[in-house]
Amino acid sequence: MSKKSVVIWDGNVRDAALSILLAVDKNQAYSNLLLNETIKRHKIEAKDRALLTEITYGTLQHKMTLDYYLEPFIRGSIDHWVRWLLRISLYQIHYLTRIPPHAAVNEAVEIAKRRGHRGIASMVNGILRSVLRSGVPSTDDIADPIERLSIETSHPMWLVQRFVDNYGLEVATEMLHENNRPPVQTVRVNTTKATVQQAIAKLEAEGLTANQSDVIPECLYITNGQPARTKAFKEGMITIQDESSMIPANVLNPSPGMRVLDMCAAPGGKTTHIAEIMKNEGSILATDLHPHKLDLIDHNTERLGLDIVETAPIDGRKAPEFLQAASFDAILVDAPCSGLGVMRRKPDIKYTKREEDLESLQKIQLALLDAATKVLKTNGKLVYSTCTVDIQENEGTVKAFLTAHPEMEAIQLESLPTKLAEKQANGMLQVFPQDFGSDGFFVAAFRKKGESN
Ligand SMILES: C[S@@+](CC[C@H](N)C(=O)[O-])C[C@H]1O[C@@H](n2cnc3c(N)ncnc32)[C@H](O)[C@@H]1O
Repeated sequence: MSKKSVVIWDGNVRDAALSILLAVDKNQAYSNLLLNETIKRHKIEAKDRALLTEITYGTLQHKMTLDYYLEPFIRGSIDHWVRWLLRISLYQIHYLTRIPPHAAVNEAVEIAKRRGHRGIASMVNGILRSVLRSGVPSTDDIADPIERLSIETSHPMWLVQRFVDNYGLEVATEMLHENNRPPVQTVRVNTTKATVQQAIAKLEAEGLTANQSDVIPECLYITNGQPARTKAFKEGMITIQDESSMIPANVLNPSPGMRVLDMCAAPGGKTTHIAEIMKNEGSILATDLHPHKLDLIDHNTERLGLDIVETAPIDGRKAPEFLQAASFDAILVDAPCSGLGVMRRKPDIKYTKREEDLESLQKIQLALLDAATKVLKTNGKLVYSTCTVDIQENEGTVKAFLTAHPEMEAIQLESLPTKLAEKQANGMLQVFPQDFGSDGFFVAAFRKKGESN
């Protein structure tokens, strides 16, 4: 995050939302990081926190739709900040039923006066009152179905087209709408420290509402409260993690005592899960390209009381230069990817990602998998995962990998809860955000064949 992105807080939720959105736009700051940092820095209380989060994410998530709605009412050019002010105001008017429209307009006018002058305030007032009188324009007139979906769900055309080409109109449409819904907050129970029931009891005693998932047993849905502030978190009983991110370690499912490599490990969400599944017995080498990120893994293992993890700064593509050949029983390659499965949490991805950014990713993914096979033992298991929803990076990478590596075979994804197991096909599992309300995610598993195979 840029150092310049510090948001002032004077108790005005809309003004803070505007500052965050302007900084995200200008400094390429990540909305989730800046929002969390603002909430933490100013110790913003629960009620304001909820509204600030809703307005910031909601406006960003619906940006293109809001622009379409505003366009007929804007004459000439307007300042950048005024456009964002109109967006956050129309977001409240159009999407939030509990805020009376006149209150949203009045707030906008006050902000316009403070940040600009009376002339701007009067223009903002005029535009918003015209929208209220006339209603927003219908999208029915947009003839091209891809363009209509793009405007209605606020995703760029290339992305809508890519999703439709990959998965068909129906699945793509569901996903595009799901991306605009707020994500569920989930945590993973550290089963080396507590049972699921003990963790629920501890969180509830601290005033949170926690319910066990019916997809992954160690996953809890938190519907009220901030788990990162709890004693349960500080004492290492839980980790904050999306439910889909809990799939790869379950698929890898290493036994206690094994030697495991987590090749793209930082910040360690999956490394620590693997250690928990191994009951903290055996050894895990957690590597990442970026040395500064390894500290995050160390902090997490320390907090969780997991001492079988060792970290090292290694470019996974060069792993065979640093690590002994055929020395790991199991390897996870949680590869760098386009992240198209996590747009609910990081809506800025929709607008900053370009299609050409995706092209180089498969090459890196294949190089990582290629290196992993060299340090994997015969009969060892290799798991490949991404947090994206894209055929080229997921099934495409798997296909190219298997073609280049006849010594590897795709295997059934074992030890998965039934709901997930029945969705797998040919050793691969693509989870869409609309499937369980978790992130879009992909997992594939392989085995290194023995000499006789
Ligand atoms: C999807 S994230 C990993 C998330 C992590 N597995 C977790 O669960 O917390 C991908 C990681 O790959 C790392 N990375 C990117 N290129 C790499 C490379 N060539 N070798 C090793 N790590 C790499 C990035 O620094 C990033 O931390």
